[in-house]
Amino acid sequence: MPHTVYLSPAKINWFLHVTGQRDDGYHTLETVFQQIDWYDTLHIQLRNDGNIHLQGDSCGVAIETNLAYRAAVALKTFAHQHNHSNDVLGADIHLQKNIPTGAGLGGGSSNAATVLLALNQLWHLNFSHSQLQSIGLKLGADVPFFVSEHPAAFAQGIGEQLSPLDLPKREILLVNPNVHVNTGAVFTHPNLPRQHPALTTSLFELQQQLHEQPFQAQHRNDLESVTFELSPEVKMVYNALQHVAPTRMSGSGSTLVACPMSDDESAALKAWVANAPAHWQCRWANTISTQSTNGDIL
Ligand SMILES: C[C@@](CO)(OP(=O)(O)O)[C@H](O)COP(=O)(O)OP(=O)(O)OC[C@H]1O[C@@H](n2ccc(N)nc2=O)[C@H](O)[C@@H]1O
Ligand SMILES: Nc1ncnc2c1ncn2[C@@H]1O[C@H](COP(=O)(O)OP(=O)(O)O)[C@@H](O)[C@H]1O
Repeated sequence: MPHTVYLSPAKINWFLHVTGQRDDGYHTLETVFQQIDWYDTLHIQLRNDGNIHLQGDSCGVAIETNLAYRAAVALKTFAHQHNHSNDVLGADIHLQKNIPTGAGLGGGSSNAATVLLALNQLWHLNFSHSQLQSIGLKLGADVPFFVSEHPAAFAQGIGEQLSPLDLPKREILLVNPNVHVNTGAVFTHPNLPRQHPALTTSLFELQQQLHEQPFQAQHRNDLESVTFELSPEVKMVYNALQHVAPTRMSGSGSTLVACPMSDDESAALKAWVANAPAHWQCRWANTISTQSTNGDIL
């Protein structure tokens, strides 16, 4: 059977405010996501024996725990519960990882979303984006954003209340000191600030502000202080980078995002990269501004 190739993009968070905590322990956020042109690749082929197999890069977890595998199983279960298909729902999934894991770039959530979008199509299920988003939310808080296929969005709730934004393409530098951050450990830390007041700007104003300067002084990443405490090397990278260009951590870390706003800052960052320690992974990327490639067939 022919296989189809899907790209699964990473994201960054331009800011992330922790506005409170729900009774179930999950934190409410206000954040802006934008996809970037750094991709994992998934090869998917239908199987006619009804089994789901995952091969390729393991991401350091058992196959049954891998978000790509769990997404396929969750979709199949949902389809059977809703009597949506009497077909044999099977697939071979081959995952090639390029996005670092535990880096605040949402790679696992993106893989889950890509599998949901791809198998919804290949299995002819025709579930809506909103149905796929509710299946995805149980797998990870960032999954609904990737399922939405909007390249940028303002998110509230735990990340599932999404308002699309039109943000420009920008060149950014991502620096990752090869540190794996455990998102759960950051959110459960006693020192996490949890009471950021909700934004009062309209979506239109927010979009205008982010067009002018994506790292607005009045915005923060509230997870930075705890991640810096847990992983001092992430703080070292931040301290070094922020002298050169506006810099903020993405998600729960460990990746720092620097966004040069002039040719001088761009040149200074390039010189900085040339002298950075070898184990600090530096990568230039572009934010995605128009149509997402998540779920696109190559
Ligand atoms: C922080 C963010 C920002 O985009 O991204 P990453 O840094 O992971 O990329 C996300 O909110 C992360 O979403 P995701 O990575 O899907 O986290 P999940 O697997 O859902 O949650 C891991 C654990 O973190 C805690 N958690 C997560 C999200 C949230 N809004 N409140 C929480 O308290 C919960 O303890 C949960 O068990
Ligand atoms: N397909 C996958 N890709 C990446 N990580 C995965 C995947 N499946 C499960 N995981 C687990 O989820 C954790 C967080 O994954 P990832 O999405 O890369 O990081 P982050 O939440 O920081 O953006 C990883 O440490 C890994 O243990």
